[in-house]
Amino acid sequence: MLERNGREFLIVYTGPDGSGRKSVAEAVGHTFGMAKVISYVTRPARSGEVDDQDCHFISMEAYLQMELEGQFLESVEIDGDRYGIRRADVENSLRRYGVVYLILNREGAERMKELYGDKAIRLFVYADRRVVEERQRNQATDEAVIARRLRHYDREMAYRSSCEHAFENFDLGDTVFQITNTLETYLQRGLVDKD
Ligand SMILES: Nc1ncnc2c1ncn2[C@@H]1O[C@H](COP(=O)(O)OP(=O)(O)OP(=O)(O)O)[C@@H](O)[C@H]1O
Ligand SMILES: Nc1nc2c(ncn2[C@@H]2O[C@H](COP(=O)(O)O)[C@@H](O)[C@H]2O)c(=O)[nH]1
Repeated sequence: MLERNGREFLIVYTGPDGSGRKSVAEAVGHTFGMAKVISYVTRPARSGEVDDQDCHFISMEAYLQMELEGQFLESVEIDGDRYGIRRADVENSLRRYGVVYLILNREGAERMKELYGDKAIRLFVYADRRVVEERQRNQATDEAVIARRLRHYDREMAYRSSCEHAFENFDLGDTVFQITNTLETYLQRGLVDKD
């Protein structure tokens, strides 16, 4: 039987919006039984998003109060909305599960690296601009939202070389397979055989 050897990992998915980070992260997370750390956000929920499952959707007032109380490990502003990860959520999940995953923009990924060093593994998931645009359109994402997100595309893409690993998400099953194999090497190092 394999048990955790006291090692903790934060798997940070980053890359341009619409590249498929969430789809990949959920499939890989399911394979390993990893916990997701959910962000607090001030933007309204989009069609199909579920509160406390996709994000914790809160008012700007509630967000600023949490920030004042020092609850956020990292906090960013994107296009006028605020996004943050609560320190207690990361610490509790790490203590409980050992390995957690998050989906963050480049500032968030960078902050996690600064805070957690070798424990933070940044997985850069990308696709070309035309593909991410098309995927969001297929998802019936609002055109204004697509246009706003595409404005961040080049800046997010430039973060690729800073990440520990990068994956072009062309075929979803293939990307999930590659990431699963990559993570196995880290996770095996954090496990001890008790048999
Ligand atoms: N390899 C793929 N081939 C085709 N479609 C894909 C692939 N990966 C993901 N998708 C689809 O692309 C859309 C965007 O994927 P997803 O939401 O996972 O991306 P994301 O990077 O997390 O972006 P967002 O921030 O918009 O959620 C979804 O409709 C998803 O089903
Ligand atoms: N640094 C952080 N980035 C976050 C967080 N939650 C989500 N995100 C990233 O923001 C953009 C926009 O998100 P959207 O849900 O409005 O499309 C996207 O790249 C997310 O991955 C967070 O807590 N911190």
